[in-house]
Amino acid sequence: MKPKLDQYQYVSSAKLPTHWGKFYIHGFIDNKLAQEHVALSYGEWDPDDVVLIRIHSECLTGDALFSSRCDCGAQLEKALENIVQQGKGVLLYLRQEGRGIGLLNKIRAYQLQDEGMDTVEANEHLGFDADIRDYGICKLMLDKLNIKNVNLMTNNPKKSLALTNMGINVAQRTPIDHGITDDNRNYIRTKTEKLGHQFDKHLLK
Ligand SMILES: Nc1nc2c(ncn2[C@@H]2O[C@H](COP(=O)(O)OP(=O)(O)OP(=O)(O)O)[C@@H](O)[C@H]2O)c(=O)[nH]1
Ligand SMILES: [Zn+2]
Repeated sequence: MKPKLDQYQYVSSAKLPTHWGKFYIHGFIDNKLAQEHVALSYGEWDPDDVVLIRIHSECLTGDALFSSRCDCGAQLEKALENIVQQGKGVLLYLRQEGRGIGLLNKIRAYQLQDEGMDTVEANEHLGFDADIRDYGICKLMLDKLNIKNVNLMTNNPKKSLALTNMGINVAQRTPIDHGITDDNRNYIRTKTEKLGHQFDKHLLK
């Protein structure tokens, strides 16, 4: 009988110098969903340290194509900058484009939003729940990087809960409210009202 393949596997690591500093990139695979994910690490820590991390969900339009429909690109830059400023930290870059529905479905959802729906209504109109992301691979990533305690950069309580449920101690949360513009204020308001994101009310006025 063939040995059963683990769902999550570490693949390899390499140097990754960036605009902000010299990171390492670590590759992981989710064999069940056939998805490749990466973690970027910077600096060194002891296993009991609280390490600054961000779980960043892929957003091709925001991360790579400079879109201001969302806050993703600005958050990605700020997270890397914060990590380098702290002297250590990790960015888990998860390939969960469109909150898990994929790039082309996100573009379908954008079209519906251009016609008046909000981000949640558009997902539901397409037959998806509002957010179908799975954070399972984070446990292997953090174990591999020797991290048990984190300071999590996020406004999304679901990410903290997912980590807590897998045995990671979320010792602290750091809000990350960069990239709010007139192009995305309504989108962010909907995230706050319908998806539970924690944004300061004055930023949304
Ligand atoms: N389905 C869908 N996905 C979107 C839309 N806009 C952005 N996304 C995706 O949403 C994900 C980012 O999620 P957000 O809800 O912006 O933020 P978050 O990751 O939950 O929370 P933070 O940690 O606070 O940034 C990325 O995968 C984007 O591709 C949209 O209108 N519809
Ligand atoms: Zn985005």
